[in-house]
Parts: sequence; structure tokens; C-alpha cells
Amino acid sequence: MAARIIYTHTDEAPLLATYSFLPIVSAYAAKAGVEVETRDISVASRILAQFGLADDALGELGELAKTPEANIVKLPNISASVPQLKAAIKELQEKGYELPDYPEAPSTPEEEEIRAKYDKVKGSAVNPVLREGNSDRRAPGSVKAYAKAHPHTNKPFGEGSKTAVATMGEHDFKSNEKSVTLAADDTLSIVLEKADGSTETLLAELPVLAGEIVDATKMEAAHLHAFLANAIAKAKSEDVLFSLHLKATMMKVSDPIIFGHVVKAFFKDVFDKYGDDLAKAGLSANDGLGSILPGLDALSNGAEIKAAFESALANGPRLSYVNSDKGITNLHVPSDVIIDASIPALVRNGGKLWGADGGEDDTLAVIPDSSYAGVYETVIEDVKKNGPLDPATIGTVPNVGLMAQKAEEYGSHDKTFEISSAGTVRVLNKAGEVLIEHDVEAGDIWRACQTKDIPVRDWVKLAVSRARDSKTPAVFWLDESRAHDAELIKKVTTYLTEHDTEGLEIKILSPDLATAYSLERLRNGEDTISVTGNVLRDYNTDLFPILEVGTSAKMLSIVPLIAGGGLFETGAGGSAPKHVQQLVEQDYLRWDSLGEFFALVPSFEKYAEQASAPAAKVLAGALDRATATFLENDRSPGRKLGTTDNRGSHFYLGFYWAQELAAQTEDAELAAAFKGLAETLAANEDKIVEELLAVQGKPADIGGYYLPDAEKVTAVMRPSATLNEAIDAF
Ligand SMILES: NC(=O)C1=CN([C@@H]2O[C@H](COP(=O)(O)OP(=O)(O)OC[C@H]3O[C@@H](n4cnc5c(N)ncnc54)[C@H](OP(=O)(O)O)[C@@H]3O)[C@@H](O)[C@H]2O)C=CC1
Ligand SMILES: O=C(O)CCC(=O)C(=O)O
Ligand SMILES: [Mg+2]
Repeated sequence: MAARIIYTHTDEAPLLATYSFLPIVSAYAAKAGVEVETRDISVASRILAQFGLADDALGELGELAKTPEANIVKLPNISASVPQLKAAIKELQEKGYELPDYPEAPSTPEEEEIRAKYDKVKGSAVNPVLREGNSDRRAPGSVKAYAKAHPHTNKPFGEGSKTAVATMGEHDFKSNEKSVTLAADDTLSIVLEKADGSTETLLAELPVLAGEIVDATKMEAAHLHAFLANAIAKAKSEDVLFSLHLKATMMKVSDPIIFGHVVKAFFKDVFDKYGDDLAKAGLSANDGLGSILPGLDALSNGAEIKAAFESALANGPRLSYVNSDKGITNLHVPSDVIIDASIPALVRNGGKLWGADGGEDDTLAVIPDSSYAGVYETVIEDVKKNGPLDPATIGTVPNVGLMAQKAEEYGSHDKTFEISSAGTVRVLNKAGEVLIEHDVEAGDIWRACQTKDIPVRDWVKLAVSRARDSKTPAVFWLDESRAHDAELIKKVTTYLTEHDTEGLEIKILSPDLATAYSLERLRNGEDTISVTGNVLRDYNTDLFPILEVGTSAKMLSIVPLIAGGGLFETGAGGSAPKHVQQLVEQDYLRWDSLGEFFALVPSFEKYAEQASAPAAKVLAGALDRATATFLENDRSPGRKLGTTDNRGSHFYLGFYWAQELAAQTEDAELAAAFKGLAETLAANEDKIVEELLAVQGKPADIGGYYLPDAEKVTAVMRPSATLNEAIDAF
């Protein structure tokens, strides 16, 4: 197969940015003979693919990721919650695609089949397929230097701040975990034996490999209810905002259920009184208020129920709001408050979130499961005690994350069950022996996770090589008192002996202690690699970047694929839905494409290696230097109308990149090819910037949300005739 770079078309802000940036990338790459192709893995395209209406690009890339030829630049994509999925289906239907409605409660085999198709698109359905390697995420030196020179504000917590984390600590996933390491290949099954002696097979065949860690645990529904009742009462009595923080997208089975429990607990009286009416109307607490409230219009007593919700909102603890102008609460949409980005935003903002009136206040951050809540508790207590972290002086906490082959919790969806009736869940091996068992009650959420051996070995190797290459101490964030971690620690200590660790500082600390240790070093200006499992990989790569450099958009995010290829993720954050709103309202896109710039450098380097194409390496080097100039000259999009936005930032990157290519001496032909362009862009800088600024300030029509109109988006995202001419003629 000829070498090529695959640049992904995704969703929301990164997709819009692609319309402006990719023409530049493709034009420059072509001059160096580098093939750049695109594949559409947007939620819209993935829905269409399920029904044979589009190519299965994700399936294709998933296969590619398992080969040495892979060279994929992966932009952030929507991990759709059910309300988003329904909205996307509706938009596609309105555009003429014959798609069935999302069956909320499938009752026929046909509906089951439709539901199964949609469930393949739901939640975090892209990343786990492409991530056939472990994760290396860090803030590049140039980004740290920029942050030190232009520090953003991490606000102090107020005197006597009441902001705190509430977490269960008992009867939850963390405390109920049991774990085993398999001695040999096997096929497991998961069976529920009910109190009446009957059995229900929850999963018939779970193939496992020798050396694989399998764990299982449960969240006990009755205790979750008691915990939530307490947390709600506490927020009320302390008069702080109540906010829930989950990862309903990546934990796409368990967390929407937990979200539903919180909605029901917060509006207990409403559900006690009208629960049956809501259920009959197909209005599920798991989808949030944003779906329930509009759905009430169709009910005969809808107005009465709406009034009951409003009165509960007025009389309960104050709820935090995602967007108070639009009346969107923390309990509106399960994907609106995603823990990895939302808690760091709270910490950055002095422990405050926003209430109904748009004013900010201290917050009780509710994180039901205690597996990782301690990390955030430790950060919040540290900032309360020692003051905000100062981006001008602090060190950095890069991450090496165990992620390959759907490791740990993020691969648990097909093994997560809301228990239908009381009994015992058992994980059995082929010989019928019980490996793990839990007594369960109806409503408990039981789940199993798998962690394969090869990924663990690769992760340890990556940690050692990162520690050595960057001369930085590394800490494995593992808790020996947690069942899964205890199994993992055995492997880590074994695999560490396979490497030369002479002179390296490598520790194993529990997540709480690792947080405290890393924070102390951070405050001293020292760097510490966090070597973590899959969930803390996700959390830490937003937490530390947001505190250190203001956003996770500026991260270098590499996934060295185990088969030898490369997956280059752009930044460590998401697809920024708020940015699309701003573009549509004001024709201003504040998306920062630094993540894309950073990802392309190793992607071109990889291409140079894959295709034995030295020119690609020249492209990479020039882009790297151009990005440094871009940062020095502060060309990232501002936040305010009338400043350079995403489109202007692409012009500047393209301009500096062309200058670097024209100036380099490694490849004279390439230098000659870029000379004219560099001159044209320099001569027209003012004109181009003027053309780009001129369009701002009025609504922009992109012809859709999930499947915007390509022509319209092109027109919006490429408004400078002068720039277009220079690039297209090149
Ligand atoms: N790799 C992936 O594919 C990921 C996908 N997601 C998905 O993204 C969606 C949104 O998730 P959410 O939790 O809201 O997190 P986001 O990271 O999309 O947004 C949080 C905030 O971070 C800031 N931000 C993030 N990226 C950029 C950028 N490149 N330039 C400028 N600002 C940026 C914005 O802040 P401000 O508006 O204040 O400028 C934004 O509102 C969800 O569908 C989620 O599942 C989430 C994480 C990773
Ligand atoms: O896949 C997703 O939904 C989000 C991924 C994410 O947040 C991350 O990897 O940091
Ligand atoms: Mg994340």
C-alpha cells in the first residue's frame, strides 16, 4: 500500500477548522509529494454507514490502525449521548436520508436491530476503535514557554470556600472491585443467578488471553440513592451549587444510568408523583431535563408536570448551569458536563461554577464513584491551602496512558449490566469455575473490565522511554489497595526489570498520593510524568494542561500504535460545541488549531519513514519551526470578535510555514517551490487579514449541525479571496 496520511473529518469546531486548514496542508504536502487523504468519521457519517448510506470509514481506519502503514491524524469528534444521537438522526432525516427513528424501548427484533446499530454510534465509539496503542500526551516546550511568558489566570479560591467533592467511598465501583489475572487463554462467561434459582446469561462468550487482567465490580443502587439524598441535602444546607460530574460519553452504559439516578434524586417528588406518566411517554431521566421538558408538551398533564419540575428547581439546592442564558442546567444533557474538562474548569475558576442567574458560586461537585474522585479532592484541597497554581512558574505533568485494546473501564460497555433482579453475578471460566462473584440487588450496575498483557508491557516500555528521553521522573498512579491496581502493579514491577532503568526515578504511588506529589513538584517548577491507566489518562490530560497552559488544545498527543503505525491525535480536548454556536451567531471561530499543527509534525515524520520520503521530514521540520514562530507572535485565535480567529490563525501558520520551507537548505527544490508563495503571502498579509476580519460580526449559515453543507462551510471558512487564490494557484 502506498504511504499516505489520513486526515479525519470529524464534527463541530474541529470540522469547521478543517475546511480552512486542510486546503493549506494538502497544497503544501502535495509539493513535497506527500499523499493526504481524508476519511469522514463524523457522527453523521457513522450513522449513515450503519444503514449502508455511507462508507464505513471508521471500520476501515480501525483495521488500518492495526497495521504498520497507519498514519492517521485524528481530530476530536462528538461522542454522542442519546439526545445528540436523536438530534443527528433528525437532521439527517430532514436532509432526505431514510433513517429509522431511534427506538427508545425496542420491542420487536427489527427494533432491536436498529437499536443495536445506533448503539454502535453512541458514546465514545471512535477513539476506542482507533487507539490500538498507548498514549503519550505532553505540552510541547514551546507551549510551556508561551504559557510562562503569557500566563493565563488560575483564580484563587475564596476565603473559606465551601467548594468540595462529594463521593461515595463505599458500595461503589471502587470499593466492590475484584480482580484476577488469567493464567491461560480461556473463554469466560458472565451469568446472573437470580434469587429464585433461575439463571440469566449476561454474556455468553468473553474470550481472554493468558496474562490478561479481568476485574468486575458493582455500583449499589440503594447506596447510590442514599448518597445522592445526602449530597442534595448538603448542597442545600450549605447553600452551594449542586453539580454532577460524570463521563457519560466514554462510560456510555454505566454513566447515563447514574445520570438518570441523579435526575430522579434531584426531582424526587416529581418522579414519585409523575414517574409513570413520564415512563409511558418514553421520557427517560437518563436523557436529562433537556429531553424531558420539551417532551412534556405532548402530555395532557404536561403543564402540571412542568410546573412541578420548576418548583423543584426553585426549592431544591441551587443547581449549576451549563448555560444560564439558555436555561441549560447541569442535569439537562448527560454529555454536557464531562468530568475531565469540567472539574479543571471549576478549579481554574476559583472553585466556582455558574448558577441560574449567571452568577458564580461555590459548588458541591458530585462524583458518585470514588475510584478517581480523590485526585480532584486533592487538587481542590491543595489550591485552597496553597493558592492557585501560577502558570508562569509551575512545571509540567505529561502523561503516559494505558489505553491500547480498550483497556480497563473504557472498554467495559459490552460487559456492563443494569441488574434486573436480585441474585449473584458470576464470572466463570470455560471449565465452569467461578473467578469472580458479586451478590447484587435489582438496579445495581455491574461491570467487568479487561486489560490485556501486551498493552501493559508496551505501556511500561513507553513510560521508561519517555522518562529517559525527557530526563523526567515518572510515577505510576496505582493504588495497591484497589483490586485491579494490585494485579497491574505485579506486572509493572516485572516489566520494569526488562528495561534499563539505571539513573531513572520511577515510583508507584496511589492516585491521591501521586497527585499530592506531582502538585508539590509542579509548584517547585519541576516536571513529573504521570503514568496512568485509561481513565486517569483522560482526566490528567485535561486537568494538568488546563491548569498549566489554560487549555488541553495545545497538547501534543501521540499514540504509537502497537503494530508500528502512528495515530496522531490533535490536542487532548473535545470538539467544543460552544464554538460552533459562536460561529453561527457571529461568524467568529475561536477554535485553536495548535493541536492540529502539533499532530502534523510527527505525522509527516512518520510518513518520511514509511515512504522513505525525506521531503516529508523537511515539511515536518519547517512546520515545527513555523509553529514556534506562530506562538512567539501570539497568532492563536483570540476570544473576542474583531481579533484574528481560527481562519486568521491558519493564514499565519501557512505564511510562516511557507517562509520556513523557502528558507531551509535541506531540499533546494522544495525551497524554490515555496519561494513565490512565501513572497505572495508576505506581500498580501494586510489585505488577507482585512478580508478575514471583514466577515466577522454577523450570523453565518453552515447549512446544518451534524452534517453541515460542504459548500456553505467552505464559503464561511475560506472568506479571503486573496488567500484562496494564493493557495489554490500554488
Ligand atoms: N478526542 C476526542 O475525540 C474527544 C472528544 N470529546 C467530545 O467533545 C465534545 C465536547 O466535550 P467537552 O467536554 O465539552 O470538551 P471540549 O474540550 O470540547 O470543550 C471544553 C472547552 O475547552 C475549550 N477548548 C477545547 N478545545 C479547544 C480548542 N481547540 N481551542 C480553543 N478552546 C478549546 C473551550 O473553552 P472555551 O469555550 O472557554 O474557549 C471549550 O468550550 C463531546 O462530544 C465529547 O464527547 C471530548 C474530549 C476528547
Ligand atoms: O472519546 C471520547 O469521548 C473522549 C476522549 C477523551 O476525552 C480523551 O481521550 O481525552
Ligand atoms: Mg479527555
